Amino acid sequence: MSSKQFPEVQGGGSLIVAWQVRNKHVLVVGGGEVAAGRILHALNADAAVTVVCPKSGLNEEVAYRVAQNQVSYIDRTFEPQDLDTADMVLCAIDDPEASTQVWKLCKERRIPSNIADVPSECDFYFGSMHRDGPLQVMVSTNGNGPKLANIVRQKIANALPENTGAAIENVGLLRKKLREIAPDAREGPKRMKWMSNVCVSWTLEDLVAMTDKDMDALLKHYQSGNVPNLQEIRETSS
Ligand SMILES: C[C@@]1(CC(=O)O)c2cc3[nH]c(cc4nc(cc5[nH]c(cc(n2)[C@H]1CCC(=O)O)[C@@](C)(CC(=O)O)[C@@H]5CCC(=O)O)C(CC(=O)O)=C4CCC(=O)O)c(CCC(=O)O)c3CC(=O)O
Ligand SMILES: NC(=O)C1=CN([C@@H]2O[C@H](COP(=O)(O)OP(=O)(O)OC[C@H]3O[C@@H](n4cnc5c(N)ncnc54)[C@H](O)[C@@H]3O)[C@@H](O)[C@H]2O)C=CC1
Repeated sequence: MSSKQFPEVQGGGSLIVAWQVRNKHVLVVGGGEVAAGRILHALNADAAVTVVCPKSGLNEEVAYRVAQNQVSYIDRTFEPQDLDTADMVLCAIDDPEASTQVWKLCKERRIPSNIADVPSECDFYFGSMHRDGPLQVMVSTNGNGPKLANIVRQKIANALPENTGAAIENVGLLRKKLREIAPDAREGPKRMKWMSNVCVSWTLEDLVAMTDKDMDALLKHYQSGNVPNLQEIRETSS
């Protein structure tokens, strides 16, 4: 059997996934600048965040999150019992010995963890993140050049049309409505083909401009399999 038609394996990468941490317990150890970044990433993913760090070590941003009750807070240095309820641990402290202790305890308990600054003590790395509504683009250099990850991310973000996030939001609404009018699992292939055709044939601008009324008018064409554009829809429905 020829292997030519299959992609070649390129080891040495990371498994990049969109990890769902909504309402899961994320423990952040430390309250400095790096911790502040970790906290924001976790809150943006709707996690239930707990920060453990002596009050004197909190930077302005972390102190603000604590004061706003955006995070639960433990005012002392890390203790092993802090791991009892943790689903994930993000450690960003300036004490290498304490860091390594956190890592070892996490491994004993099989809790996925990231120890900032110590790649060998990370189940996963952070990356440079571009966010636009529901869109997230993460750049990783797999430990080779974090600052370059930042530069590449900015280049990618600058190359994207400004309203990409808004277009994706509207596509999300349309997909939801489509599943309501065609809920049958057996319609999967037809639903997916039609939805793909909408995304391919509509411009980003028209996807952004699409109103609730336009969506309902467009969905009337689903049964036939046709995908008229925004102008055609507005002409026929007016
Ligand atoms: C392995 C990894 C583990 C992890 O932390 O998850 C890691 C490790 C280390 N970073 C170090 C240094 C710096 N890190 C940054 C910045 C970021 N670092 C991030 C991720 C990662 N950093 C993971 C790999 C990601 C990848 O390879 O793509 C980013 C992308 C995401 C984030 O942290 O949120 C964020 C940019 C976000 C943004 O701005 O968009 C800067 C620049 C700055 O601060 O401006 C510097 C100084 C300049 C430089 O070194 O490039 C050192 C110390 C080296 C030393 O002592 O010399 C180590 C340890 C080591 O390399 O051994
Ligand atoms: N993305 C990355 O990987 C990067 C990593 N770093 C590294 O990350 C670490 C943290 O950096 P910063 O936030 O800038 O440091 P920082 O000095 O601002 O903050 C360290 C924090 O850790 C707290 N802390 C120390 N020991 C603790 C303990 N046992 N339990 C709980 N809290 C404790 C301190 O009170 C302070 O809030 C450093 O090792 C730094 O070199 C720095 C830049 C980028």
